[in-house]
Amino acid sequence: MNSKNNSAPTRQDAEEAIRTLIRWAGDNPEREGLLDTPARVVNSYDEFFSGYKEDPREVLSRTFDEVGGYKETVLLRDIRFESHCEHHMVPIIGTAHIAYFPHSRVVGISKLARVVEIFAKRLQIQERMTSEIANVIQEVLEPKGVAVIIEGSHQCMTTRGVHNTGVSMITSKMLGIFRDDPTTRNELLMTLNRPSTLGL
Ligand SMILES: Nc1nc2c(ncn2[C@@H]2O[C@H](COP(=O)(O)OP(=O)(O)OP(=O)(O)O)[C@@H](O)[C@H]2O)c(=O)[nH]1
Ligand SMILES: [Zn+2]
Repeated sequence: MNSKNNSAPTRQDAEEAIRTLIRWAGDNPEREGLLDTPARVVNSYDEFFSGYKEDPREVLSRTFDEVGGYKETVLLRDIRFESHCEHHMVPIIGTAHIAYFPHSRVVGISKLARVVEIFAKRLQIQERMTSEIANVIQEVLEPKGVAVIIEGSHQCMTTRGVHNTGVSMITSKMLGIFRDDPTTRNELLMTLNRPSTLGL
């Protein structure tokens, strides 16, 4: 790879690439309605792929240990995420459920949602995103177990290709006690499937 390929593209390079794609699609990037589009698309990419700039380990590093002896599953369910598939760069939209069984320390629950967001805001396949979330929680918090279950709708299957609507993909990664102890795993799955008492 030459040095040009190694250096990060400038914003101008990125906007030029969008102008090329507009031309490739058959339109004129110089017409009035499209003049600001390259800048808007690059701003959107900044948002869609902001996860490359963030470190999930840092997010998880702030923990609390005054938990009154709580040693049961903590489950955060229905965390909505928006990602992009690495094959077609179109949205994957879904929900993630994260459970962990604390060893001694617990983490602020918003941090679990932030970890989902960091991995979602990268180019992904759902299997890897599921594993990455589970593995980083296991690595940083060292709990007795972690479970990550994700349901996603892949626009590369709905708006193009097979045009198959109403299909969702479900992936799960169980580590530690959730993998090894059927009782703990079954309790988790029962809690996960219980209707919300908050009407959510
Ligand atoms: N396993 C997995 N596959 C995915 C995910 N997101 C998209 N895909 C699939 O990735 C595959 C890429 O297949 P290719 O044959 O290389 O690409 P393609 O010709 O555009 O395929 P079609 O989508 O079938 O038109 C497709 O089958 C997609 O449905 C994901 O998160 N996990
Ligand atoms: Zn895809």
